[in-house]
Amino acid sequence: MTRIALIAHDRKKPDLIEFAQTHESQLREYDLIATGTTGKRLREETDLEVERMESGPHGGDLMIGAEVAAGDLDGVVFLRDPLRAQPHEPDISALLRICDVRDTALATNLASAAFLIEGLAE
Ligand SMILES: O=C(CO)COP(=O)(O)O
Repeated sequence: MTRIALIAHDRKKPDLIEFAQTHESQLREYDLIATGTTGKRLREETDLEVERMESGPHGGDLMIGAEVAAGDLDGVVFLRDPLRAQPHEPDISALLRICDVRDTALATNLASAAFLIEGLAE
């Protein structure tokens, strides 16, 4: 089954929740994982089943990166906050890097997120 990670920084979480609600029927076709707080909100605010990793600042990005490295993930939607520095910036960079190393589909804004989930359906 196609497996996708959903991640959003705090100020982008409302956008990700709305995206997930809008695309809920499509996302239901996928195996979903998320960082801790993002996953908690997705569970609370949608009917999607989401596997939760640790929270981003506590290693969640690295856990998702490990899945990418293992070839277990088909795509990553990561709505980063481009206007705020994050304490775990090295972890974020590591995740983005391993997506490029493994040529794994990566969307970091809403416009490309829609392409990603539609593209993986084909
Ligand atoms: O910090 C994050 C990604 O870098 C997201 O983590 P949370 O979903 O736990 O807030």
